[in-house]
Formats: sequence, structure tokens, C-alpha cells
Amino acid sequence: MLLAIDCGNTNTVFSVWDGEKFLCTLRTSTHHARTADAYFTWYSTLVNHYGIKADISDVIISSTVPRVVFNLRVFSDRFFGCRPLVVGKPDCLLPIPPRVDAGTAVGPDRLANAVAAFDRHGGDVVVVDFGTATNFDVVAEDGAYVGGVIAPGVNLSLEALHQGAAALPHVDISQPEHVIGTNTVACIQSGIFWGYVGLIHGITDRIKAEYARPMKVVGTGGLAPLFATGEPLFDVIEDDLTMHGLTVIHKYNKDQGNL
Ligand SMILES: Nc1ncnc2c1ncn2[C@@H]1O[C@H](COP(=O)(O)OP(=O)(O)O)[C@@H](O)[C@H]1O
Ligand SMILES: CC(C)(COP(=O)(O)O)[C@@H](O)C(=O)NCCC(=O)O
Ligand SMILES: [K+]
Repeated sequence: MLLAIDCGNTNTVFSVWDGEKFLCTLRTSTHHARTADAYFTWYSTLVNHYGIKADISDVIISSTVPRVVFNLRVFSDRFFGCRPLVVGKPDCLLPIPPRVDAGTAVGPDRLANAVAAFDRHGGDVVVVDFGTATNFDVVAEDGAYVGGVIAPGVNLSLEALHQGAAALPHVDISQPEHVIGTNTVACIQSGIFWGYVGLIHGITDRIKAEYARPMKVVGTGGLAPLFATGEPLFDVIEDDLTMHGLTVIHKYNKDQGNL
């Protein structure tokens, strides 16, 4: 069985697979100081709670936080007796290498998104991923990640507004009824919601114009459905895109005899 780990700057998600069969997904906040034992306590409690007989033989990790990888390696070794594949490291093969400026360490989440988008849709895709950052990942005709855009994430922007302006409260994101807010909270919600709708529209339009071929827009991340209400921003929303990419990369390494 495969344990796929997607560690973002905000949340860490574990997903357990029996071959092609998805068994469960577990989510916790990302902390670089969490130890291998702490991961296992959390993991085994939840897996037992769901009544899953997880017999993990393989682990694959994508981490946008380099410091967590050490403890996740110890976790894999100590509890499953395996050396994890770490996306972005030289010993993890990719179906197609990224085509970017020399020396660029592309985020492993973006590499996984590109692989998943190509597997499901073929090339000529832009992935819009709502994480800590809102990133746009461009996937070429042959499946290579060829660049993109990194914008501040929705919650990061809300938090920055609250931190930087003494009179502005912390606000949860939602679609406001009107563009013109008549109270402070409604004004902030409008700024963030319609601001991001404009950002997504503006950036995807410019990417399409520069790329100069028809492209599919795939939305992913927890907030994608919120922004899809009302305006046709995405051709499709796929919440599990990064995880799917990890399972495809793992299978590719197995098929290549790299595991
Ligand atoms: N459905 C949702 N509603 C509100 N906030 C969400 C939702 N899904 C994710 N978020 C928030 O979006 C931010 C990024 O989430 P996540 O995709 O887990 O980021 P990362 O992969 O960078 O860790 C976090 O602050 C998280 O709490
Ligand atoms: C853009 C990101 C910060 C997104 O990370 P996330 O929001 O998922 O935690 C991450 O992919 C990253 O650190 N990238 C490195 C630079 C690059 O991809 O070009
Ligand atoms: K992510």
C-alpha cells in the first residue's frame, strides 16, 4: 500500500492507497518541528478510527516546506521500513522534466499538479492551485511544467490586511451579496472575493494570450469551488489533483524499476 504525503506551507495531507483504490485521507497543520513519533501517533489513531488495515510498503512525499522532510523520512523508515520517494529530489524520476531557468527549484506540488493534469487531460493546461500561495502552473503539450505565476494566497491576503491595518478585523472568506459593502466586514469580503475573481480571470487570460494555443483551466485546492460560483473561471475543478500526481509519479518510478 502507498502512503502519499502532500505537505503544504499551511496543511499536511496523508492519503492511503491500495493499488488504484483510495482508502482514506488525513489532514493536519504543517509544523516543521513535528517528530516522526508524533506523525505516527496521529496517523495510527486516525487509521484505527476509520477501521483501515493499512499495510504501508511505499511512501511518496511532496513538501513545499524543506524542513519537514527530515522527520517524514525518519517516520517512513522507522514505522514502514521504507525509504520515501521525495518529489523534486534527483532520485525521484519524473515522466517529463520541467523546462524552466537553470537552477530553479520548482515547487514539488507544482510538479505533481503538472503530472496529474497531463495524465487526466493531456497537455495545454493551466492549473490554478489555491494553497498558502495561489499558483498557476502551465503544463505544455508534452506534459512538461513550463512555468507559471505565484500570487499571495487568499488567507494570506486576509491575514495581511488584518495584521497591517489596526481597525480591520480578521474576516473569513465568502462571496459577498453586493460589490459595494455597507459595513467593514462586507467591504473586506468584497475586496478579497472580487479581487481574486479579477486576479484569476486576468492571469488566466494573459497566460492564454501568451501561450497562444487553446488551454484548459483546472482549479484545485479547497477554495476553488468558492471562486467558481457565478463566474466561469475553470473548465473543471479537481480537489485531488496534487495527490493524483503523487500516485502517478510513484507508479512511474515503479515501472521504471527505480523502486
Ligand atoms: N474550503 C475551505 N474554506 C476556507 N478555507 C480553506 C478551505 N480549504 C483550504 N482553506 C484554507 O486555505 C489555505 C490553504 O490551504 P491548503 O490548500 O491546505 O494550503 P497548503 O497546501 O499551502 O498547505 C489555508 O489557510 C486553509 O485553511
Ligand atoms: C509556490 C509555492 C510556495 C506554493 O506552495 P503552497 O502554497 O502549496 O504551500 C511552492 O510551490 C514553492 O515553494 N515553490 C518554489 C518556487 C517555484 O515553484 O518556482
Ligand atoms: K498545495
